[in-house]
Amino acid sequence: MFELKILSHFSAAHQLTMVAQKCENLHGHNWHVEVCVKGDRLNEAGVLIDFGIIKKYVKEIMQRLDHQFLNELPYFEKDAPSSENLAVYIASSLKEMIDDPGITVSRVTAWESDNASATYFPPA
Ligand SMILES: Nc1nc2c(c(=O)[nH]1)N=C([C@H](O)[C@H](O)COP(=O)(O)OP(=O)(O)OP(=O)(O)O)CN2
Ligand SMILES: [Zn+2]
Repeated sequence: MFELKILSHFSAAHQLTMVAQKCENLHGHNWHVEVCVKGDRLNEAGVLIDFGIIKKYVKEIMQRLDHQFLNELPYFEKDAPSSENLAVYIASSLKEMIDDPGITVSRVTAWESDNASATYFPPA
């Protein structure tokens, strides 16, 4: 099994209710994102998939989130834009883009500060 990891980032604003009271105020984070994909087989070039392809997909997803008020995006109307749900959104979006049944998203970690992150492990 091989696992590739791509690092990316976006800046956005959000409000969270039902968490710490300070989070109900409009505020922002510079999220750092780790995206991992896995698979068993290397291609004829000796790679699982070109890093460039995954970077391109992840960049597209980051552009949807960057400098947005996340609560106003349709996806987060039902599920609050916590770091957990952001990780789910990024993993689900990437899954739809990967056009290779041998490659799956293994985990996505969203760091909202230097000392706090949430990781989502999509089901197999
Ligand atoms: N499980 C989660 N808990 C919290 C989330 C989250 O996404 N998942 N988010 C928040 C808020 O975004 C809040 O802005 C961050 O709160 P917190 O880490 O408590 O505060 P600071 O950034 O000020 O960090 P300090 O370490 O206290 O300086 C809250 N919880
Ligand atoms: Zn926050």
